[in-house]
This record gives sequence, structure tokens and C-alpha cells, in this order.
Amino acid sequence: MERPRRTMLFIPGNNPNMIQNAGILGADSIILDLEDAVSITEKDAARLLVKNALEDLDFYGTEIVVRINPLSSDFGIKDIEEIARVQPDALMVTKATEEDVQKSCEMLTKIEKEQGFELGNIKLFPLIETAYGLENVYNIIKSSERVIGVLLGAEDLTADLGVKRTAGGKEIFYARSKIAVTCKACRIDAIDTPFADMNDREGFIKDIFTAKSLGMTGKAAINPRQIDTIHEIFAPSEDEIKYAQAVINAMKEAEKQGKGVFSLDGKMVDAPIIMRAQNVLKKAKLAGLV
Ligand SMILES: CC(C)(COP(=O)(O)OP(=O)(O)OC[C@H]1O[C@@H](n2cnc3c(N)ncnc32)[C@H](O)[C@@H]1OP(=O)(O)O)[C@@H](O)C(=O)NCCC(=O)NCCSC(=O)C[C@@](O)(CC(=O)O)C(=O)O
Ligand SMILES: [Mg+2]
Repeated sequence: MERPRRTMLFIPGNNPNMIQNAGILGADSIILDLEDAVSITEKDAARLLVKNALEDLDFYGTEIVVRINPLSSDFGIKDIEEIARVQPDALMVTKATEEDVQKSCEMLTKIEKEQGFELGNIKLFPLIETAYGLENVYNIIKSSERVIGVLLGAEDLTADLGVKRTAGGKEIFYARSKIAVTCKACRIDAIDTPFADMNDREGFIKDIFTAKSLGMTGKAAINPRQIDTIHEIFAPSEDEIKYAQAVINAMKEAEKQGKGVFSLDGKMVDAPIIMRAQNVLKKAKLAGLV
């Protein structure tokens, strides 16, 4: 099923209060986190809590992704072993490499066979947050057919690069562009890093526009208050939708006359403009706007 993935809201996997409301917060996708938001001493309890939540709670159709611990740790292996059996929509692979994605995929296939689940149903979401991951993002995506999107993790990435994280974000310009272009080439989603300063609304809005302008298709959130703003900015505007509809209507007329290129309000319209209009309408439809 194709679904919008404008927001992916992180929820710490050890916080039952936040988890119980996850399905009504309005995010397109929820990431139940077993990695960095959970301390070492809480890892086992968080895994059990997330497993029970997946079994017992109604998320009202919201996509559920579980961020697992690194596969180099016992926690990561146990996370897949336990969580895959309660069928989340996807697992998020931290500091992803090709090997991690392949190994996760193999483990999922084994569990799906054991459980009699449909093969390939549980998807993978690599988190690109190292210099190695960024330079190998295409190969990481191609490591498994289960990969449906990539998330950029800017805090870890800039720590790995040894550069400062700034409000303007010039240090992640290359990462955003590279991930956006690679994901587009692979026809999967490119999700932007979360914005951490809850008090800097202006900076938050600028950050979303920058990510969108570079081709990212959605953004991670860390707080429910961030969801509506991200949705508004990632959704096509009313004017964009109106123009796209006008282009498609004009295209239909032009087709009748055997024309591949025509003008609308004095401006040339040809194949790329039509493709852009179709994309706008597809996004608007997924967001329930048309
Ligand atoms: C930021 C803050 C502490 C603020 O707390 P505050 O208390 O000020 O929030 P308030 O707004 O006052 O809360 C009002 C009401 O909303 C509820 N509520 C809040 N947040 C909610 C939520 N997320 N989900 C559901 N419900 C929520 C709350 O329970 C309350 O409910 P109630 O009491 O009933 O009224 C809190 O949001 C929070 O913990 N966020 C999640 C943080 C997290 O997961 N981080 C790890 C993932 S990022 C990461 O890892 C990126 C990366 O991978 C990338 C890289 O590399 O760059 C890396 O490595 O960094
Ligand atoms: Mg991280």
C-alpha cells in the first residue's frame, strides 16, 4: 500500500504513556525507539513494552517502525528476534551498512518462514548517520528489496564528520542532497533528520523548507507539536494543486489536438511540467487534499 510518509514521530520505547497515544497523534509514521532514547539498563524492558504494544494496541493504521539497536550488540539481534514476531511495518537499522541491511533481511526472512508470515512483508528503513553510510547509501538501499526509505541522522553524522551542527545546516547540505537524489533514483522515501530545538519555531520552519527544497520527502519529528507544521509544509499548497489541475486539463485538450507541447497562461507546458503536475496531484491525493 502506498501511503504518505511526511512525518515519522520518534517515541522512546520505554515510555508507555507516549506509546499508548501513538495512533491518535496524527503522524504518518511512528518510530518506536529501542536505540538511543533508551538507556542500556532499560533495553530489555523497552523491547518487551514495544512487543506488547504491537500485540495489544490499536494504532489506527499508522505505520509502525521499530528502531533496533546495532546488530553488533546482543540487543540488536534480540530486537529483531522478538519484534519481528509481532509484525511491525518496518525495522529501522541504525548507522546502517550494507552488511547490517543484508543481515536484518536474512533474519526477517527466517522468522517470516518460521511464523508462516508473508515473505518480505516487514520492511527496512536504513538510518544514514555515518560518513561511510552516506558515501554508500545507494548500495545500502540496494542490499535488500525490503528497503522503503532512508532517514538522515544529522546529529550522529556531524559527530562522525567532526563538524559542528548549526542552525543554518550548511554542514548537512551535501548529505541531504545525496540522500534525496539517491532515494529518488531508487523510488523510495527520503526522510529528513529531526529538529531538536522545540523553542525555535522560526528555525524549525526554515529547516523544513530547506529539506523540502533539496528533495527530501518527509521529516522526522520528536514531539507531537511538530507534526502539523511538517505536514503543512510538505503538502502541496492550494495554488500548486490548482495549477497542477489546470495543467492536466490543458494536457487532455492538447492531446485531443495531437499536441505534445502547448501553452497555459502564456507559459510553455511540455512533458516535465506535466510530470511535475502529476506528482503534485499524487501527493495531494495521498494527503487527502483532493
Ligand atoms: C523532546 C521531549 C523530551 C520534549 O519533552 P516535553 O515534556 O517538553 O514535551 P511536551 O511538549 O511538554 O509534551 C506534551 C505531551 O506530549 C507528549 N509527548 C512528547 N513527546 C512525545 C513523543 N515523541 N511522542 C508521543 N508523545 C509525546 C508528552 O508525554 C506530553 O503528554 P501529556 O503528559 O499527556 O500531556 C519529548 O518530546 C521526547 O522525549 N521526544 C522524543 C525524543 C526521542 O525519541 N529522541 C530520540 C530520537 S531522535 C534521534 O535519535 C535522532 C538521531 O538518530 C538522529 C541523528 O543522529 O541526528 C540521533 O542519533 O540523534
Ligand atoms: Mg542517531
